[in-house]
Order: sequence, then structure tokens, then C-alpha cells
Amino acid sequence: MKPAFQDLIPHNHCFGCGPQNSEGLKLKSYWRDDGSSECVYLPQPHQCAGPTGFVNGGIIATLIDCHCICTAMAHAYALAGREIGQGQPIWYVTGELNIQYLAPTPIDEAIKLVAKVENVSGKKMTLSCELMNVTEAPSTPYARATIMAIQVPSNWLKHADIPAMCEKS
Ligand SMILES: CCCCCCCCCC(=O)SCCNC(=O)CCNC(=O)[C@H](O)C(C)(C)COP(=O)(O)OP(=O)(O)OC[C@H]1O[C@@H](n2cnc3c(N)ncnc32)[C@H](O)[C@@H]1OP(=O)(O)O
Repeated sequence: MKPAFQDLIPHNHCFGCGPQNSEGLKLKSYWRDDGSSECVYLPQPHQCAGPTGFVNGGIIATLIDCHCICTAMAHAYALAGREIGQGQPIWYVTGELNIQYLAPTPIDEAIKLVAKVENVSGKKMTLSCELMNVTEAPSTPYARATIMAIQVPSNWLKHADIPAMCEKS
């Protein structure tokens, strides 16, 4: 199996997708044969909403956000003809995130996110994403989202000079 996007993107302390964040969700994203990308995640009991059986909406937003932004970066490396993480770093951040929460997301089973790049225009990349049961059973997704990823220069990361308190040695 190929490495996850996140294992190839350098210097990432993101709470959702950064391997360097010891307290983070550490999600992992991979290409699928049809050109979309997927991420399987097992929610943790403390990530619940008010009812203990459903996943908190902010956690869902983080999963969608991070899976899509990492997909945008992976796609941009592919467009540049480079392996992820090779050469001059390519960084994207979230400009817009629109989510429809369509059904409660169960907390006691693995879930799957599937993202697609819909459009690339200059620094902007539009992606769609669905959150569903891990079996991809033909039912209504739990959530559906569109996201605008914006390419940023490396100086966007200037605040990375703050000591990385989230990184345990
Ligand atoms: C960096 C490491 C990443 C590692 C993985 C992280 C995964 C998780 C992702 C995140 O959570 S990132 C954190 C949440 N996002 C932010 O904090 C972003 C905060 N916003 C910004 O820093 C700036 O507003 C932003 C870089 C998004 C845009 O700055 P600018 O407006 O100066 O950019 P620019 O002028 O270059 O605009 C480029 C294009 O994007 C458009 N644009 C800018 N902001 C937009 C927006 N919010 N929505 C839609 N379009 C937007 C802008 O109109 C323009 O379109 P055109 O090329 O067609 O003229």
C-alpha cells in the first residue's frame, strides 16, 4: 500500500491531519482508482455530540476539512508532475467550508470520507466530499460538503515559529 498523503507532506502539526501533532486525529488519506480520495476514521467515544452515540459536528468538519485540504495538496503535486512532498513545498489552506449534516453519524463504527477535486482555477481548488458508512452502502451520506482550498506561499507558515507545544518529544 502506498503511503498516506499525510505521511509525505512535511512539517504538518495540524490537529486533524498532522503526523507531528501528538494530540491530533492523525487522519490518513489515499487515492482511489477512480481519481477520488478516501479516508477511513474510527471515531473515539469522547468525540460525541450531546447524545453519546453520535459524532460531534465540529469533529466531522475537521475530518472533512483535513481530508479535502490534503487531497488538494496531493492533486497539486500531481499537476506539478512531482511526488507529494518532493521539491518546493506546495501548501493549501481552507478558504471556505460548507457542510450539510444530513443524518446523525454513529460514533461506534468506522466512517469513510470520499473527496473529489471538482475544479482548479489559479490558486483556488474546489472539492466535494461525502461522509458515509465505511461499507459505502447505498444510503444517504451522513454529511456532504464543498470546500474551497486556496494555495498559499510558504510565508503563510510564519507563525510556525511559535514553539510546537503540540509535539511531544
Ligand atoms: C499550511 C499547512 C497546511 C497543512 C494541512 C492543513 C489542513 C487543514 C486546513 C486548515 O484548517 S487551514 C486553517 C484554516 N484556514 C485559514 O486559516 C485561512 C485563513 N485565510 C487566509 O489566510 C487568507 O484569507 C487566504 C490565504 C485564504 C486568502 O488570502 P488572500 O485573499 O490574500 O489570497 P489571494 O489574494 O492570493 O487570493 C487568491 C484567490 O482566492 C480567492 N479567495 C481568497 N479567500 C477566499 C475565500 N475565503 N473563499 C473563496 N475564495 C477566496 C481570492 O478572491 C483570489 O481569487 P482570484 O484568484 O480569482 O482573484
